[in-house]
Amino acid sequence: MNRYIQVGDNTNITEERQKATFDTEVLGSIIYEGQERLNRRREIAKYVEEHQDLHDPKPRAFMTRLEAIENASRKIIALKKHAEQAINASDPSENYLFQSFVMGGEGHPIALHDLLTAPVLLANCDDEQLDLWLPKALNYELNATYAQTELGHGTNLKDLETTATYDTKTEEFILNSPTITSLKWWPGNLGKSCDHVVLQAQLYIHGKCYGAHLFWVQIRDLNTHKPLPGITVGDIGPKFGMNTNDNGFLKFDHVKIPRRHMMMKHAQVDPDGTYHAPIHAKLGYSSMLYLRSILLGLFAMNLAQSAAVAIRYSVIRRQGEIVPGEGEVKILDYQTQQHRLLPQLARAFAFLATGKFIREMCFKVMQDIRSGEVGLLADLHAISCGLKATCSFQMALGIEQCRMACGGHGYSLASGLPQLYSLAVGGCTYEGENMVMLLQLARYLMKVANDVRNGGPKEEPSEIVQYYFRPAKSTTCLIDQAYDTNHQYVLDTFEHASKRATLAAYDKLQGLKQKGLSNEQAWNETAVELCKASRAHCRTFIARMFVEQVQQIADLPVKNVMNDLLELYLFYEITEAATTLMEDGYMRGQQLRFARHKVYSLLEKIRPNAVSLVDSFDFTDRQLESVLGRRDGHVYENLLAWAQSSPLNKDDIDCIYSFFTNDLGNFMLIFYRYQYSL
Ligand SMILES: CCCCCCCC/C=C\C/C=C/C(=O)SCCNC(=O)CCNC(=O)[C@H](O)C(C)(C)COP(=O)(O)OP(=O)(O)OC[C@H]1O[C@@H](n2cnc3c(N)ncnc32)[C@H](O)[C@@H]1OP(=O)(O)O
Ligand SMILES: Cc1cc2nc3c(=O)[nH]c(=O)nc-3n(C[C@H](O)[C@H](O)[C@H](O)COP(=O)(O)OP(=O)(O)OC[C@H]3O[C@@H](n4cnc5c(N)ncnc54)[C@H](O)[C@@H]3O)c2cc1C
Repeated sequence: MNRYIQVGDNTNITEERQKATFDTEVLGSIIYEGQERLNRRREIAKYVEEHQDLHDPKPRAFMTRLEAIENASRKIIALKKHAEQAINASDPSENYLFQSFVMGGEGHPIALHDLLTAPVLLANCDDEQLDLWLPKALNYELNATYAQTELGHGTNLKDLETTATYDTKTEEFILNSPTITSLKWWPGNLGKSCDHVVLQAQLYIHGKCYGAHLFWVQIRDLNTHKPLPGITVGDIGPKFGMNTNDNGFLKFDHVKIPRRHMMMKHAQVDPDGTYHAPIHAKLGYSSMLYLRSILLGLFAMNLAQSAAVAIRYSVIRRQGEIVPGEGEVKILDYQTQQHRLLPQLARAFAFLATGKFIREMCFKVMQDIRSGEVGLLADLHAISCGLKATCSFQMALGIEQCRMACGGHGYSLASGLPQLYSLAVGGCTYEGENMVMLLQLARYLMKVANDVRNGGPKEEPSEIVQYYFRPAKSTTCLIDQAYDTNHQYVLDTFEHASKRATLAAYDKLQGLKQKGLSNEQAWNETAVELCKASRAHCRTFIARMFVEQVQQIADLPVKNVMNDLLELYLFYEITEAATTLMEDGYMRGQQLRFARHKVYSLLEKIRPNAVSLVDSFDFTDRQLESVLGRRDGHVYENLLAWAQSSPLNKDDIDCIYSFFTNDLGNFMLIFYRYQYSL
């Protein structure tokens, strides 16, 4: 049963909804982790609909960057005024939801503050510092960002150049940007909006460098908003996307801050300059760990949004005939269209299940760190790096695939898809460039491989990598066994591919070292294989998360349709991994053909439920910002209305005519007349 059937909707979409074999409401409550949350989501969306000051005055596609930033600033202020009434403002998930309905994902002047300041302070400040700074941060008495990346270094944090030199005489740190490459570059909202930064800078005491540490630094006057003495700050200019965010640059010229402005939960500097090291060297990187972990859920939603737009549009758009004479078909009836779109939807569900697991693991690790326990930190760091890279890459490709699947109209900003792509693809870069992230996971996997090759683990391995130590149940792939109803043989196949890729990379690495290459040279010469191993491990992990999620579904009709999507995900991934699986003879051609046919038959099976599956996400039209993805399916008349709202259509003045009215225009007119004898 699809609950979104409305009188007045385009009949092409209504007839799709009537075909649903499951209750969209039940699936919606699984997606949003409970009926209560789904209901709250709707209440908040309704509140936003009812308050015009929370809306954009015109489509954002028609705004200049400056207009868009001013509009975002106006809306975020209005949003904060409404917050008390609209949501439970002390609940971060309600805050996030309210903001995403009103602001979208393009950014706004306090985006980074809302996202990171409280978690970073909580993770890195001692109690006294928290008492001083956290209430102000939570009350918006200040607006902070996370300033780590520099013009010269984003990935390699060991070589950050901003210095914080301790002066025992004054008990202050002196912050300095000694070179052009040491300027902070990229932090969100640094350009125009924020007045404080969480700063990563190299700590120097008595001439010795102790590595990057976090500092709490005021950069602008709270009354005048002017930069404080010694500080140069500004916006870095327009970007590929996220243009309502004022990503900025920052330079320090011997700026002094008190000793207690170093965040001292994990490492401390005494007044006399004595340094106390943290219990784990990388605790200062915890904000990255946190963001990488929560991003997976966002990636899932971005992909689901693009699938919702493209699938809805694909049942409105009719083009060509499949059976000559029977009339034009909905483009979703083409197998190629299904093959482009439905795997994206399946991946969105797979990422959602994975994101939930990692988010919960991250909260546990953060809790452990607060009580001085770091046992799971390395495991979470490794898997969250790998998943951030794998999911952001597949999400970005998937959104682009959805956009192209909408043909010409997908190229128009009216579809909302170019904006979604340019926003989402940033996820391949921020919070760690994807290749670098895959290589971080590979470091961890190489330790696992070392244990595998040398008689087993020295201690109980994390659940995430236990399969490396389990003997294989079969030396050949069994995916074509009809009785694999719990998908164990498919999971075995993914595990085989991971083990093989990981051990192959390990063996190559060892071989190169034995030939006399240094660790670092051997690593670089194995890097492509190392990344393959990380991707394979992530695929295994995501598949297991998705299988486990579907196994837990109680409602039979929902379980059935989700099982179809799960199988589509699994067999699609098998076809993607075919080269690796066939290389060592584990999988045969016959099994690859089986996997392909499974994909084709699943596409056909899922096709009637496609619109209802995306409806279950309960996206509002305001959220999708897409004429093509409108819930009511009235695409064409609204495309015309959208085009007519273009400022270019405001009057009938010809731009070329106005160009001809100036001197250069007169010259050009004479030139053309001469050239073409007009
Ligand atoms: C719902 C949410 C809505 C979200 C909306 C999103 C919009 C937000 C948009 C943008 C925000 C963006 C913010 C940013 O981008 S902030 C900047 C992020 N920068 C990075 O991610 C930099 C990437 N680089 C690194 O992380 C590191 O430099 C490194 C890990 C690549 C290497 O670090 P380095 O200190 O040089 O490491 P070493 O080689 O000395 O040691 C590696 C060693 O350390 C371990 N390790 C590294 N990091 C961690 C960690 N965080 N936790 C635990 N352990 C860590 C690593 O595993 C190695 O261990 P070893 O193998 O045992 O030696
Ligand atoms: C939209 C957006 C928002 C951002 N917001 C913030 C923010 O709020 N705060 C902040 O501090 N930063 C922010 N950043 C910066 C971001 O974190 C960095 O850009 C990112 O970590 C990548 O670093 P880089 O730019 O130095 O890339 P580089 O490291 O220069 O990457 C360039 C290429 O070199 C390769 N490469 C680099 N090192 C290695 C290696 N060791 N092995 C193999 N290949 C390597 C990469 O794979 C890549 O192909 C933001 C960036 C973007 C795009």
